[in-house]
Amino acid sequence: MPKGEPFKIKMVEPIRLIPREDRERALKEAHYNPFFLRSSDVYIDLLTDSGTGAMSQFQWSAMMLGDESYAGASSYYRLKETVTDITGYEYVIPTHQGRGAEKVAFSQLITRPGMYVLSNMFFDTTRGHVQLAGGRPVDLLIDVPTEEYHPFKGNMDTERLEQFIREHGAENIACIVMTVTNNSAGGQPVSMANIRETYQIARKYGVLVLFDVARYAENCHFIRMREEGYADKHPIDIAREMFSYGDGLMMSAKKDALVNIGGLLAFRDEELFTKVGAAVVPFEGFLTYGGLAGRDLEAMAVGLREALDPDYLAYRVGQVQYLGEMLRNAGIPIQWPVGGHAVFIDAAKFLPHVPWDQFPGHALTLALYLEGGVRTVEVGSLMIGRDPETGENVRGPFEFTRLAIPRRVYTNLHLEDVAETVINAFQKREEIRGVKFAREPKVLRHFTAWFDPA
Ligand SMILES: CC1=C(O)/C(=C\N=C(/Cc2ccccc2)C(=O)O)C(COP(=O)(O)O)=CN1
Repeated sequence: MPKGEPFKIKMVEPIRLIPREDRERALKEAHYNPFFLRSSDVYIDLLTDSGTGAMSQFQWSAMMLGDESYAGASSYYRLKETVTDITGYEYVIPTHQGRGAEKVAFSQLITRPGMYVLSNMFFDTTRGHVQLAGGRPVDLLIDVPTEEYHPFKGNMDTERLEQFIREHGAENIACIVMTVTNNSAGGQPVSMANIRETYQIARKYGVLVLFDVARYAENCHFIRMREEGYADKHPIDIAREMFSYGDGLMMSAKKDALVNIGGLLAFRDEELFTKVGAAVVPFEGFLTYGGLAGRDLEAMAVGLREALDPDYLAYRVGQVQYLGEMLRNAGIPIQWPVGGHAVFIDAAKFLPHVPWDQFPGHALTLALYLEGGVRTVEVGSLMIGRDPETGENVRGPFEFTRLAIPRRVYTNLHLEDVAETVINAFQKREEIRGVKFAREPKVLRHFTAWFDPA
């Protein structure tokens, strides 16, 4: 098996590490929030794997065929055919990105305030859109300690799921959202058995199951690698089985469709499509373009298939494991095993002297940028936000600093620079201080908050 990536590079974009004093100035000007850093001041950008991947020559050339008709574009039908082939869902609607799909879906499925939406774990924008639609998000993740091994840490706790439905009544539950892979739990995969069992429970009580499939191809890779009976299956066949255990999907195409912008809604039956589709025209645009250009639909149709290639998946997930192993071998506390798109550093263990409400996961993002120009993001109590009733900060189940690896962008030498940066910061960890708010927005505060050192 060759060690090299399954592609060669045809176009390059220069990057550089600016001097430390410039990094200190840049961070101050960014109000100590990595989201406000200029990309030109960042050496290696691990803020997100969303929309930051490289497209292939096949995607770029397909874009030349973009049909920019307002309605019924041929680009739409090429996308629809691909989505139906992979998922078995006949009814397909593009959206401008994942949260566009979320806003449309929850605005129609949450029919009265206070309805519950259950999930193995919501990503923050999905949680935000449930709340904005007047719903109550409930995470039902299985409970496995960060350092303990479990092949599918993203699984739904199906016992608690059935108990919740019996307790609160199916009529008070708008739907179940199965997030694959489970980003907020550390990019951790969900097993086919768990997906099947969740759907069986949902059918038993007549509750809808929608997938959140931002990283479904990576989930299929983990099923192929770790679950009995799937080693010889092609990822597309695993995907087809997975989608048979659901009623529809929302997708941020910016991940496992390998595009820089785009989202998807798709449903098995026409009634659900019509119900949710009612909100697409006012919120996103006509049903066959959903806020995207025809050329975007072309790139998405190609990217959806490329992301299911076994050699690509082995390389992509292998890169994340490579970084994880370097850090673990250096004694850095990380979530183990490593997920499919990022390494999650356990910042509570990295910085035990920083209280949870001074956001250690965020404090570490600042230290990593200062140390080596690496941009990362907090996934912890800062992201979770405040209790809508009490207004108090909610303490999350973990305090992570996420190092998300863009697809087909960085080489393993870049990841060795990242590992060196983390290890250097670890040696100086006593000097790292927590943060406090200088300005705190009401919703999804971590994107635009200003901070000061605590
Ligand atoms: C599982 C899942 C996601 O991970 C997701 C977006 N993730 C993102 C995008 C993001 C979010 C917060 C800070 C920085 C970047 C990620 O960095 O992880 C969305 C929304 O999709 P959207 O961004 O296209 O609207 C829906 N579901």
